[in-house]
Amino acid sequence: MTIERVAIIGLGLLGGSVGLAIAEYLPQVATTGYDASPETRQRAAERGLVGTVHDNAADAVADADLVIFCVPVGAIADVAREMAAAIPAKAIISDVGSSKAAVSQALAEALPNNAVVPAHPVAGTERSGPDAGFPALFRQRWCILTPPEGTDPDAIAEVSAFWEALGAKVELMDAAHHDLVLAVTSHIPHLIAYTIVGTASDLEDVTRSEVIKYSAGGFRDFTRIAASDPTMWRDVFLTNREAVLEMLGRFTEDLTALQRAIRREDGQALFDLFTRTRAIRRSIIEQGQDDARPDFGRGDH
Ligand SMILES: NC(=O)C1=CN([C@@H]2O[C@H](COP(=O)(O)OP(=O)(O)OC[C@H]3O[C@@H](n4cnc5c(N)ncnc54)[C@H](O)[C@@H]3O)[C@@H](O)[C@H]2O)C=CC1
Ligand SMILES: O=C(O)C(=O)Cc1ccc(O)cc1
Repeated sequence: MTIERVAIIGLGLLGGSVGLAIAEYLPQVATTGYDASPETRQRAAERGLVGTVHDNAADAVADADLVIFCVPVGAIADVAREMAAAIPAKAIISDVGSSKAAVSQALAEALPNNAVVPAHPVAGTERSGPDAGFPALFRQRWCILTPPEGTDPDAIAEVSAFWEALGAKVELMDAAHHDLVLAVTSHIPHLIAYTIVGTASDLEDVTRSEVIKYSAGGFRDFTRIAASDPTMWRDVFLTNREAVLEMLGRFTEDLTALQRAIRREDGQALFDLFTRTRAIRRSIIEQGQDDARPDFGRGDH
């Protein structure tokens, strides 16, 4: 890897974790950072999320070999356009956005003279902001790269080596395919969590207080996911609209089939589905992909 200077734009959970991970696993690499929020810039400096926090974006990217946009996906196009003049032509451009087709296209259009290697580290938590990041976030997690056709292979190799150095397992994928897969594995699960917690909160007062009191059941797990950042998730659904709607159509059909099985007291249909889904959980755990990472320094969350 020849990257010596990384500029991180957006110093929340992802940007902060990238900065801390570089300090831990690539200590020879210098980091600069910028965030639109002055409070976040101050907190980022206090926590040492990057080597230098700049008060304007142009200074942060001035000499970067790699610029990583770690802002909500809906903001990436504007940020990239605003910074285009200040970004050196040698810099590789990347991001960490949860949806990829719209972001990849926006980055390529905003920065036509740079190599663009969009990335999605499939690693995160429900927390956000400059206090949420930790250096081990990416360890043994997938990082999916979606470089547009014709991207310089050296740039792809550099970004792959960078994420591997932070502990991630790297895979290349077409951006549209990424969006379809992540719609079902990440985006719709979040939508379901937001819905069920919203439904519970719309119940009348007495029932709602009981929901909170007895939330040790499945509901509690949903509340963790439904506590995720509203701006980030609004942007994910608006930028991955088509894939989410496609997968949501399938999900709704399956939910209706379950509804019918319950109404018809078709216990066999319920039992068969629950048996299949239990096997999926087991295979995820066998592949070491469950989220129980007690030894990975997740801190207090
Ligand atoms: N939260 C998660 O678990 C994961 C998030 N992602 C992606 O990472 C990106 C960042 O998400 P988080 O770090 O979780 O959010 P966050 O809310 O913790 O951090 C985002 C930061 O971007 C800053 N920001 C917003 N607009 C800006 C602008 N125009 N210029 C400069 N800074 C700006 C905000 O002030 C904030 O500090 C998103 O694109 C998200 O889809 C990817 C994987 C996991
Ligand atoms: O906290 C959780 O359960 C997550 O699902 C974290 C997450 C959120 C968004 C991503 O694009 C990737 C990972």
